[in-house]
Amino acid sequence: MTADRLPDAAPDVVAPLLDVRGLTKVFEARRARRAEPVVAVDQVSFQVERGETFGLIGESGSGKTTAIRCLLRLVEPTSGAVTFGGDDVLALSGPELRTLRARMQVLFQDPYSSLDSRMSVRDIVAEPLTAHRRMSRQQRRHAAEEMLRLVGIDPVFGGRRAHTFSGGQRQRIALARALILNPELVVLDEPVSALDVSVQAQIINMLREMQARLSLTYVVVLHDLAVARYFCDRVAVMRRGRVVETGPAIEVIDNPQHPYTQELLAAVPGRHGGEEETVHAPG
Ligand SMILES: Nc1ncnc2c1ncn2[C@@H]1O[C@H](COP(=O)(O)OP(=O)(O)OP(=O)(O)O)[C@@H](O)[C@H]1O
Repeated sequence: MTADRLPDAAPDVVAPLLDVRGLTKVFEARRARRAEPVVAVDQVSFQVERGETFGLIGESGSGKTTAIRCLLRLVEPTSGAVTFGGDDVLALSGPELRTLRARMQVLFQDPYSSLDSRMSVRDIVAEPLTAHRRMSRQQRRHAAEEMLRLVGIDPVFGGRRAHTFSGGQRQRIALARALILNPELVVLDEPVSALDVSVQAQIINMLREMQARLSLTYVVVLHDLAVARYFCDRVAVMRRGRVVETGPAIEVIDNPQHPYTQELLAAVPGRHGGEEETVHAPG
C-alpha cells in the first residue's frame, strides 16, 4: 500500500496535548561565559498525552530545566517546534501568549523564594485572576479560598503571610496559585527537592490527587529516580542536551536499555534500600 492510499487517521486517535519536535537551544558563548557556545538542548522530541505525568530525568546540566523553560517561552529556543493543544507555541505573541500562559502553568522548585512575602497567601493565590479573569474582589477571594482548601490549607489561614507556613505548606500554596486559572498542563520543576524527605511523599500524593480531580497533565523535572518511578507514567532520560531513552517510568528505571541510564541508576546511593519506601509512604 502506498502512503497516499493509507486510510485517514481513525477518529478515536487523539492528538497528544503537547508535541515537542527537534527542540534545540544554544546559548551563545558570551552569555554562557564559555569559550564555545553551549548546546543546552539538542534536537529533543517527545509527546505528552492528556492526563499523563511525563518526567524529564538526567544529571545536573543535562538540559532539563532549559527544555521546560523553552516550552513555557521563558527562554526562546533556537529551533524546533512545540504544539500545545493544537497551537503553535513558538509562533504565539501578545494576548495569545498570555492565554497560553494561563493554560500552561509552572510550579517552581523553591517554595521559599517563589511566594511574595509581603502578600497574604489568599492574595498570592488570587493574583492571577486579577490579570486573566473578570471577577469581583469577593469572587476572587472566594475562588482563592476554595483552591486553598482543595490543596489542603485551611482557608481560615488565608490572611497569613507565606513565611509563616512550612515548606510543604508553601508548596501547596504555590500549587493553589498555579491551579487557580484552571490550566490544562502544569510544568513541575523539581517540585519536592527543596523539601524535607518526610514531606516529599505528602506533596507527591497531593499532586496526584489534584491531577485526578482536575484532569491535569504534568511535565515534571526530577533528579530523584525513586520519585520519578513512583510519580511518572513515562520518562525521558536526558544527557548533554539529548534524550537518550524514553519509555514507561517503571520499565526505564527497572530495566534501563541505554548505558547512560544504567550508569545514572548505578550512581543512586541505596537504590535498593529505603528510599523508595519513603516515597511510597502514604501522605
Ligand atoms: N541562561 C543560561 N545561559 C547560559 N548557559 C546556560 C543558561 N542556562 C543553562 N545554561 C547551560 O545549559 C546547560 C544545561 O543546563 P540546565 O540547567 O538546563 O540543565 P539541568 O539538567 O536542568 O541541570 P540542573 O538539574 O542542575 O538544573 C548547562 O551547561 C548550563 O550551564
